Amino acid sequence: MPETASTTRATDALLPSLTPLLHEWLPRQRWFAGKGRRVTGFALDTATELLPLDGAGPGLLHLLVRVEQPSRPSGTPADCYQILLGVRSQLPPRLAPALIGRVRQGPLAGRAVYEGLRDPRLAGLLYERLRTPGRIGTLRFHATTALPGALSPRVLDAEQSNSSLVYGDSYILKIFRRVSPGANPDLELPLALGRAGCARVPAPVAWFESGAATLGVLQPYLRDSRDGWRLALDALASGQDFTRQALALGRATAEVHLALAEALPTERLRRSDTEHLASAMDRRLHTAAQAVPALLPYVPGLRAVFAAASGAAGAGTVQRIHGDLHLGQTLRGADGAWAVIDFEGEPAKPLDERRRPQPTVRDVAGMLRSFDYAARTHRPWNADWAARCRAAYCTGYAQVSGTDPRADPALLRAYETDKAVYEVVYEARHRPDWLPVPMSAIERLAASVP
Ligand SMILES: Nc1ncnc2c1ncn2[C@@H]1O[C@H](COP(=O)(O)OP(=O)(O)O)[C@@H](O)[C@H]1O
Ligand SMILES: O=P(O)(O)O[C@H]1O[C@H](CO)[C@@H](O[C@H]2O[C@H](CO)[C@@H](O)[C@H](O)[C@H]2O)[C@H](O)[C@H]1O
Repeated sequence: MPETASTTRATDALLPSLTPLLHEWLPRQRWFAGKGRRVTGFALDTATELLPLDGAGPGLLHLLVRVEQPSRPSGTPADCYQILLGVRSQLPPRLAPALIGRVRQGPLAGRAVYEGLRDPRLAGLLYERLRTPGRIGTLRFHATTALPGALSPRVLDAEQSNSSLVYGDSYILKIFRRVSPGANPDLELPLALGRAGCARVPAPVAWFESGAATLGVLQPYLRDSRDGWRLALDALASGQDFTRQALALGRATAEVHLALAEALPTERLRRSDTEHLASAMDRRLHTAAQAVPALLPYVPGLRAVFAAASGAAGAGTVQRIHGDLHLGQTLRGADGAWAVIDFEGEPAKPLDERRRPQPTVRDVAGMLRSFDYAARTHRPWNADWAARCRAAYCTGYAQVSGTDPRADPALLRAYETDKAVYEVVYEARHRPDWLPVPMSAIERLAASVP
């Protein structure tokens, strides 16, 4: 795909005309991370015409846009979002729900601007670009294998931090929404695991990037699978045991950890490092309590949990981990085998922090929290169900890794607490109705160290 002068047009004239539409639309998106902070403007990093805007048919405009929000924590750079805009003179009725607005002025005056990914023709074009690696404007497309043509696209309507398209039930393309310079772990880790022959993770077959930022990853779509969260809720609703699945999930997690430790560098963990980990948890708690004052009464108890872990582990290693492991990040195939997806880490954390080696117990703690979440969202609350799943998961993990996460209870509890604090902030921001779920864990954990 040759780079042509027409693929990236002078952008100065475009942004002012799109600004009123973005102002209205962007903060309402599920994946917009700056909710609750006033947006004062936008700055364009790149604009690329993936399909010309002045042709007879629809145009496709790829944007990387910086969002100006003066109330951001000081010293943090403005968030940059990936946006794909369809542009048409007439919007067919079937695309009406995708309309963002009509442009009032500038080079696109009078045209309808809409969510490009919702237009099968434009989503198909993106897949074609991935099939034929090369450059267009600042965008670079890569593929590891020959991909079949003409697969019909559909948008996945999941509650997501990003956006995904499924092509012909064969591949799934994840479009990262908030992008930062540096390899996204959701490309880096599955690629490394694929090369290491780990069958637990669908290996990327194509991706695209701009500068140092990963923008999207195409992977095989596991069509007959169901995610662990749905399966757990179904089991709870029908009073079924879930320990067999939890044990298998523990084994799968350990397999992924072992493969990551083989494929990527590991480091020794010293006593002083665990002190450092505990003080980092303290700092995160402090920031979280400022954002969600409901945490304030529990701060002394939670700090005691972190203090108990400080210096607890004398030895051990840190390595690359999943970073945001929960039941919704697991898929169980028709054959009963578990796969793990979404290695992006916690979306709110800076990329370099998410790419740092960490104790594997952090992922284990994430999954333990998830069993608690499932049991808490079910009525009546079934504490035994969660306790049995948590024990089975740790047993499965120990069977494969040779290390039982319960062997260092202070460290495991500290990571579980750290995760619950993260969840409080996540829920307050994205799903306030769910706040009582992590708050119940906060209450329990804050009282756990005498
Ligand atoms: N390889 C896959 N096969 C089948 N479904 C998938 C696959 N990858 C993701 N999904 C589905 O897409 C949803 C969102 O994917 P995920 O990577 O978790 O995105 P996000 O980072 O936006 O949360 C998942 O919950 C899962 O249902
Ligand atoms: O899947 P994402 O990468 O978008 O992760 C974020 O959203 C998750 C919710 O969708 C959130 O997970 C929390 O809720 C889950 C139930 O919906 C539960 O299973 C998890 O244990 C709980 O943490 C995740 O924390 C957040 O980063």
